Amino acid sequence: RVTSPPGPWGLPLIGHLHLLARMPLHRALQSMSQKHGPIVSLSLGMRPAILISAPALARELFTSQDVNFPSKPYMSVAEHIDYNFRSIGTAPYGEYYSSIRKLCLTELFTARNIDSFSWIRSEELSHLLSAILSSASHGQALDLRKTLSVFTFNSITGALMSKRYLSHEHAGAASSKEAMEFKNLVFEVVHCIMDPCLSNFVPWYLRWLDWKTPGMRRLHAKVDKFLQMVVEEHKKSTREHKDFLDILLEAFGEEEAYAKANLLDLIMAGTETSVIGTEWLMAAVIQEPRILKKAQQELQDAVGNRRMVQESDLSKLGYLDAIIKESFRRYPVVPIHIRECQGQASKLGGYDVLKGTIVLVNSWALGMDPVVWENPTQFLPERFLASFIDIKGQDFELLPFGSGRRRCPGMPLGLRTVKLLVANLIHGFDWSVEPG
Ligand code: HEM
Repeated sequence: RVTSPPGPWGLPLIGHLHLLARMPLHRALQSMSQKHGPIVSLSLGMRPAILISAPALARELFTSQDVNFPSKPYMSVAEHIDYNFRSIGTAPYGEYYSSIRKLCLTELFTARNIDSFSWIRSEELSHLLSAILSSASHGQALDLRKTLSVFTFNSITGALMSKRYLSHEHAGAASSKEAMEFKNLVFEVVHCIMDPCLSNFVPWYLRWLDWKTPGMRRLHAKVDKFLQMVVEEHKKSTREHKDFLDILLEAFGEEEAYAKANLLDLIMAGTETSVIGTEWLMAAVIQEPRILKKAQQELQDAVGNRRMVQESDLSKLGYLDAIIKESFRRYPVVPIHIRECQGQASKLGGYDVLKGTIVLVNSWALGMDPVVWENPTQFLPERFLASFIDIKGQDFELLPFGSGRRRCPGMPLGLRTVKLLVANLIHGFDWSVEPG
């Protein structure tokens, strides 16, 4: 007999989707776990799912049970836009996935690789600070998200494919027709990922009913045409140093779809995450003058007031580290982690989990759990000054980069980027929120 976790009554066909459409998903899921407990049975359309909202269960999932939950569930975007599950973020766990992850970890995300692109970040930082200074000197409000996007997009495309696409002149407007096209295509793909679609919630034999599939295929054709142009350009290039796209093309030879899939995935995964993390942190700190002043004092002591903060300064900024952890606790960029059960006889929290069940980990709820965190709604970086809790995936009450074999491989680059940006924004300027 199969024992399943408790859960609310669902409707035929749609299951509990109607309960999840109302508010931000992580809040809707939190109110379910407050009602039914730390492990809850759900139906996402016609697909069985389990929701987890307690650190002990997250630990079980990502350690002893990780082997049974190594992949993400089916997503229509991954099939129709992301080159039929060929990218690191969408590939099912197995030989190919392990090889592309290893390539990323050894050729892109080592400390040495990340240091080797510091000149790109430094140039982008100068552009960013000049753009902010220009807005400030004209007394104009600043759209921080757009300004930061220029930094992260150019830093990532610089490292991956030796190209700078965007300019600050018109708050994130692209500097050429080609750049504008690329930016819009990436934006459209991200939009598709966020947009729920029928195929993700039905068994495979009903996916043909999804009316969004033809639109996805058309978008894929446009994205592919653009990326193929980038690949052709790369093959002709006489540059001396190799970038990551060269490494991908060497690794996959004629099978260029694999290189294009991973290029697209890394650009999407690496751009908006750092922007949103920085933006939420700045929004939180601007509301707390005490914290802003304390961070500014730390920067003044470590860097002085005659230059911008450099990457070599970052290790001296302990209070800033605490602010970053607190911001990731309170405002995780990716509030839900998703897996699918692939083991035949898996268990979580003593309950049976059938093959094909989707598992949702509410990372946002873990960071807001009053059993673990004192005054969880308060933004209080000091809680991390005397604590050993870290954000690298081993402390299950705080998982901003996920955990287990699918945890974020770009964490060292993401953390470096957020810290560099935040340090310079706090050090270089006084901030306030525009009324209204
Ligand atoms: C502050 C910045 C970032 C945050 C908060 C973040 C967070 C995350 C999270 C939560 C996951 C899912 C982990 C899981 O399900 O266990 C993830 C996956 C991933 N991230 Fe990041 N990330 C950041 C920056 C980056 C950067 C800079 C890159 C690369 C340029 C990157 C590449 C990836 C990739 C490729 C995956 C998929 C891994 C897989 O499925 O095996 N991330 N990230």
